[in-house]
Amino acid sequence: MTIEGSIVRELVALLLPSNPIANVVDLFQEELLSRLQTSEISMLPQCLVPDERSRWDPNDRILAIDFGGTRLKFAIISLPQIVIEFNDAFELTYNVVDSTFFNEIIYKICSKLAANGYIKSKNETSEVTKFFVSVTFSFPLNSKGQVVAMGKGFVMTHALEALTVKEVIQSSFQRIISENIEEFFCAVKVCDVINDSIAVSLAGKFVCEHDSISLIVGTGTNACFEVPYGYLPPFKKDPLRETLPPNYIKETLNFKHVLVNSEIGFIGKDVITLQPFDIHGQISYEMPLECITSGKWLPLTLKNILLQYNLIPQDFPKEFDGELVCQLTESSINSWFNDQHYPLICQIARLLIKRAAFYIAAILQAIDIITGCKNYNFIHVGYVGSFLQHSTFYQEQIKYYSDIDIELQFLNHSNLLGAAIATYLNKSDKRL
Ligand SMILES: Nc1ncnc2c1ncn2[C@@H]1O[C@H](COP(=O)(O)OP(=O)(O)OP(=O)(O)O)[C@@H](O)[C@H]1O
Repeated sequence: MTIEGSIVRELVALLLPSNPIANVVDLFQEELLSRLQTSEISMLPQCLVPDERSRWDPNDRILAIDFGGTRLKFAIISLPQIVIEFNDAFELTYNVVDSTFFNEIIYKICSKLAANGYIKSKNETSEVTKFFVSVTFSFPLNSKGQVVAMGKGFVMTHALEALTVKEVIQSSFQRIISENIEEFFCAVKVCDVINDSIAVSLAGKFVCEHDSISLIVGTGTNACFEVPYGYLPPFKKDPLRETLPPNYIKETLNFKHVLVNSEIGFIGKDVITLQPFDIHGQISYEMPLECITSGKWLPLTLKNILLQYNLIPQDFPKEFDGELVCQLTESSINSWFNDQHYPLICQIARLLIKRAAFYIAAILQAIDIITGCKNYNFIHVGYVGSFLQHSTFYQEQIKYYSDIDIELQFLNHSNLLGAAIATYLNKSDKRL
């Protein structure tokens, strides 16, 4: 056997699961249920599953804002058609998160809306333009809606600590509008601040024809799904109950479903066998599923393997990211690697994606069982994340490994759409 052949054989044995997928699905299902009952940091219910489109009033417009990282996106969305009438984005250059940070963002958004005719000046109209504002905020918030940590290059200041994101954004709007009322003749009510996995889930529920599980495979791996309210332990029921209007009586609630942000990255401690090249610090043990499936960690594992077998030099100059892994799985143009090793390197990248796809197929089937196998013969998955979106091989392998049909649907603009949908669903409780 060639050296290449024996490396592949060794890696196949180390990487490809020997357990049949049905066993892994069972184990994942048990772990999901146990975390739902006991974990204080994952599987947290976020909101009731929406079921009433009838409340929607087509005359209302929503301004949706997506705070996801260094690029801020916003859109004017009309419902119930869920149409983006206008959208724009800009880079955030200021990274200290204080009131100036928010004021600058809000000023920029208002200016762009004014330049495009969505906000009128006092000269142009006698009627104040009203907006409901919804926000997707992809940084950790506590149950009160206060920022816990920022990360992604942002520096949080004490000014933020006692306030909720909703209060901070509302007061920025008030300040910017009152300082520029001639120019921005409008009134704004900040309604909902949700996180990105809930946004994806809400977008999935309204954009996809069938009920869906939502999945994120980008930098990280996450999913969101629904369970009956009655399944929740008291310590998860009570905080959610406090966020609901008083007309939700206990008996009605037990028939409702809730969206659970399931943080599936944590799953797999006793199921996934991590190899030394999978270890990127303690986080790998804490989040095994994320470690082997996400665009952040999988490329680093590939790098470790290539270094271990001396297929690249220690000082290899190219950064290992999701894009590179996807190119390797497709064996597209080789601009970085030794020609002789290239086919082997591509094969190793494919093995890593195959392992990732096996476990993603297993977790989706486990979630499908928990949520009641709604579609019987197939699972509909609304997903986001560049790592999965740009890898046809990853998508194909997920389908290949699943025992039942998996339909993957990319949800474009889901952070903006989901935020708008959250506000629409709660709108009967809000006044501008
Ligand atoms: N063209 C591409 N092909 C494959 N992977 C890509 C591509 N572009 C980016 N990625 C990978 O996708 C990941 C980023 O995903 P995404 O663009 O969804 O960002 P994100 O919002 O930061 O992710 P998350 O929602 O998990 O925080 C990175 O790991 C990156 O390496």
